[in-house]
Amino acid sequence: MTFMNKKYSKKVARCVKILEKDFPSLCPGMSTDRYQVIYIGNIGHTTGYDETSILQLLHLHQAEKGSCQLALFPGKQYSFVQYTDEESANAALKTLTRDACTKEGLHQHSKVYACLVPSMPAVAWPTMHDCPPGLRLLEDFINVEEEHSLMNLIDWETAPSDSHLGGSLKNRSVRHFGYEFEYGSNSIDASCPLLAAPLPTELLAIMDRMVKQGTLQCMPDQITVNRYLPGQGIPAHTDSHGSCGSELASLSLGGPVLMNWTAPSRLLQQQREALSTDLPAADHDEILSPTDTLMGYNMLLPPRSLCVFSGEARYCWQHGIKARQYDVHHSSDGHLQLVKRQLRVSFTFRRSRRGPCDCPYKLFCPDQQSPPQNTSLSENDATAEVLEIRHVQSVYDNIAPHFSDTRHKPWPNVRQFIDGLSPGAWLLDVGCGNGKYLGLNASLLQVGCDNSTGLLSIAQGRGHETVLCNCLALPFRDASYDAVICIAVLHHLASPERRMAGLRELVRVLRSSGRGLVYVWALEQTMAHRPSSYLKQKTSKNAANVKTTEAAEMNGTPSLPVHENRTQFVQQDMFVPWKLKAKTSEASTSEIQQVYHRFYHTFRDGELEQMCSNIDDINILKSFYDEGNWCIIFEKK
Ligand SMILES: O=C(O)CCC(=O)C(=O)O
Ligand SMILES: [Fe+2]
Ligand SMILES: [Zn+2]
Repeated sequence: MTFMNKKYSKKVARCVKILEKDFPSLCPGMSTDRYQVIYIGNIGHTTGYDETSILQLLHLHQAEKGSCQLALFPGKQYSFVQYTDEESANAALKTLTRDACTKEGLHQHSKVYACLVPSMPAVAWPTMHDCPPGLRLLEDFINVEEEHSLMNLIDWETAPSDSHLGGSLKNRSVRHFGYEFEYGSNSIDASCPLLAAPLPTELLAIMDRMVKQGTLQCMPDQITVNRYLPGQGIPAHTDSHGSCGSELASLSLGGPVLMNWTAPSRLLQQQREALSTDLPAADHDEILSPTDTLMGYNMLLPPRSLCVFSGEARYCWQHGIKARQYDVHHSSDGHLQLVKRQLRVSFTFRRSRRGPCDCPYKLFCPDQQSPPQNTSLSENDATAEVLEIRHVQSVYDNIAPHFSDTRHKPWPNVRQFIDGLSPGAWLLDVGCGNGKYLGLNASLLQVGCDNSTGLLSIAQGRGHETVLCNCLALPFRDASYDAVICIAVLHHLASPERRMAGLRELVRVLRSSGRGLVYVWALEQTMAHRPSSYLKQKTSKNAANVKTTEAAEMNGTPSLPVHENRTQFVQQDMFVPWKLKAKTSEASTSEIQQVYHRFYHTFRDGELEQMCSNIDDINILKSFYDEGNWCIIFEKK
């Protein structure tokens, strides 16, 4: 027996021992053709795989066949996967199997040890999270015949005659009836009834049922139809307070999908207290990193179901569908289920309304907040944090590939700083994005960090060392780097205190005599009568030099003006739109663009220096203006 074989046998034996010890009744059989369950001895909760990656690994060979169930056990290194039939289970095992069956009945493939077992053991995981109040799912609201006829109601191949009636978005196709629903602001344009697209008569009976059964209080007068291909989704949003009524309903056809709800937990707690409801304290997953305050809830929407949003779920929570090929669903028996996406069509029913919203959720209501301040954002840290999550982190996640395509040229002054570092120096790039500054100087040891998984995975794909983290909590020891750069990051922090904390964090990880380079966007985009390159890229369409546009409607975050791209800034705190051009897909010629709002605080002349002067252990070596940015090079004392 070779060394490898010995090592392998040992591992197999250990996996079998664990199985026998934890599940004496599940001994792996030799004649296992009738088994539908695979035991995987070395992939589990403690081995660093997540639910999705395990399920995907196992699901590949029956990708078209529906679903399989995964059982993970807290603190264990193994897992079980149940298939719908013996054939699939055997095929799955074969895929995992490279070598012939060993005498223990275990198989090996790229260090995976697996075998068939007679049944799926029960799991005891902590219970599911609470459903947002006001959210209801009515299963089988329509029957199969109705589903079939509604599925065929819309001719998706023919582009609508007018873009107000719908078109293809980057992530899905839409059609509107009654009124247009505008996805930039998530609102109904009540001033513009769609005379060419009245509510389809085929839906009248179903809408009637909604009202007669008391599901909805008012007859809807607006319908949006969304069509999602596998892999498509809808960004998290709240349908606008002012333009839609207190109830929304979404009818699902086609494949099941996991809808995701999020809400800022602290603000929601405050809101609940303000309304002095007797609701129990929030018991939800923190879905993002530990510094985040968003909480989440997932619900699987089966075909023919009607999902009704009212109250808190309607006004305080955001809902969305992740753009992915598979959903991972926690079924009620504690197992995890991988659900392959199929074509899904949804009908969203809304009632239009006019005038400012008067909902009771004042902390979340854009129409019931104090008017936007023209100076700096509030010091309310929770608000700033939520703003950063929604209007920086999640925007970059959504636009990552597109954004990355526009960012390849390193700024010459940043390159010069990096080139000037001594060979062997440790460089940290805080907010590295797609990693365009990593690897410029091969003699350095360099690490990039960012809080956008989307951007970071691009940097990682380019072979850079990366860490996912928030720039306010860098996971590095004090004085561990010779140099840090932080390019175009601090202007995304939404309060003066947080910007200061971000700067202090850069200094903290820097060793004595180490150097830092910081770039932030300048309020002043014209220097010595010369417009910055940002202004120069101005297209002829927005020729006006100074312009404010409408305030973006926010949910749980303050309303801020939206900057018109390529124009002079008129105030420091604002949203800067990122327009994702929709691909003209299939036969459709009309396209709609998805607009994301990124939060920016542009810095005034002297502001960055002022911040540095608050930190005792640095000296400013150089302070300069570079193409619309304020920049500083400092040294730690
Ligand atoms: O597809 C869905 O069920 C939801 C669509 C939605 O949220 C919307 O159109 O506003
Ligand atoms: Fe919606
Ligand atoms: Zn409201």
